[in-house]
Amino acid sequence: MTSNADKGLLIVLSGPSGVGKGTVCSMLRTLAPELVYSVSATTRNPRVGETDGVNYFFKSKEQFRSMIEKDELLEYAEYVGQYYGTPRSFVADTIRAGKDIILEIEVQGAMKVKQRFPDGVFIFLMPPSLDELRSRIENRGTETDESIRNRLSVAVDEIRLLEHYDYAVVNDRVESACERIQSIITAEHCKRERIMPYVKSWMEEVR
Ligand SMILES: Nc1nc2c(ncn2[C@@H]2O[C@H](COP(=O)(O)OP(=O)(O)O)[C@@H](O)[C@H]2O)c(=O)[nH]1
Ligand SMILES: Nc1ncnc2c1ncn2[C@@H]1O[C@H](COP(=O)(O)OP(=O)(O)O)[C@@H](O)[C@H]1O
Repeated sequence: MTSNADKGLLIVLSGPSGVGKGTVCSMLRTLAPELVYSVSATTRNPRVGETDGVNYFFKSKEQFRSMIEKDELLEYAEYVGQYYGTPRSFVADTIRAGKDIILEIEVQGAMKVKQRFPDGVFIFLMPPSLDELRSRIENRGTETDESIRNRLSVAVDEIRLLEHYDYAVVNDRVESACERIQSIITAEHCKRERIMPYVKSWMEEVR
């Protein structure tokens, strides 16, 4: 029989555009190679250096709609005029296999996941300041001026939803942010150990 303690953690990482979600996840891949990452579907165009099936599954609007109709997405949301969604089966298979999975998704989608998976671990990555956020998006050099403006105005609304997350992690230094996320994951595993079947059987014996 399996219990929740045998399942992997479903970890949601959100944060405004340019805060460093991608950079932090990329360092975590090296520091914590056991973590699995969900690859989302999106209708936005690939950036230079992005690969289909690795960074995202790049889809047309029609293809994305068909995924919605076939109920293939665990959640989806519109962000700055484009659709983004999490393929359902990969997430379910990963947690069932006892592995921890990270979903790097925006706030509306995160809240939908929270309704379905209240046991998930919800982490919000914060910039050290709004000025720093602006310069990170600008310096990344991937967005038009209009896209930067849209992303920054959405950022303020996103930060308002911080209270719905379990943890806020400031991305001051990438290494420090990764360490904090790893500590959260370790702590969440310890929390779940309390409900492991062998602990229950010990309690029965003591009684
Ligand atoms: N709801 C939802 N949001 C996603 C998904 N995949 C990515 N996102 C979010 O969509 C937003 C835009 O992502 P992207 O276009 O890569 O821009 P970036 O955040 O500036 O790097 C970010 O907040 C991502 O976390 C998904 O499957 N579902
Ligand atoms: N801790 C940090 N300090 C300084 N620059 C950072 C830090 N984390 C990320 N960056 C830079 O900020 C920019 C945005 O990071 P990125 O990972 O693309 O953000 P996101 O995925 O949240 O949109 C990139 O140019 C990245 O190199």
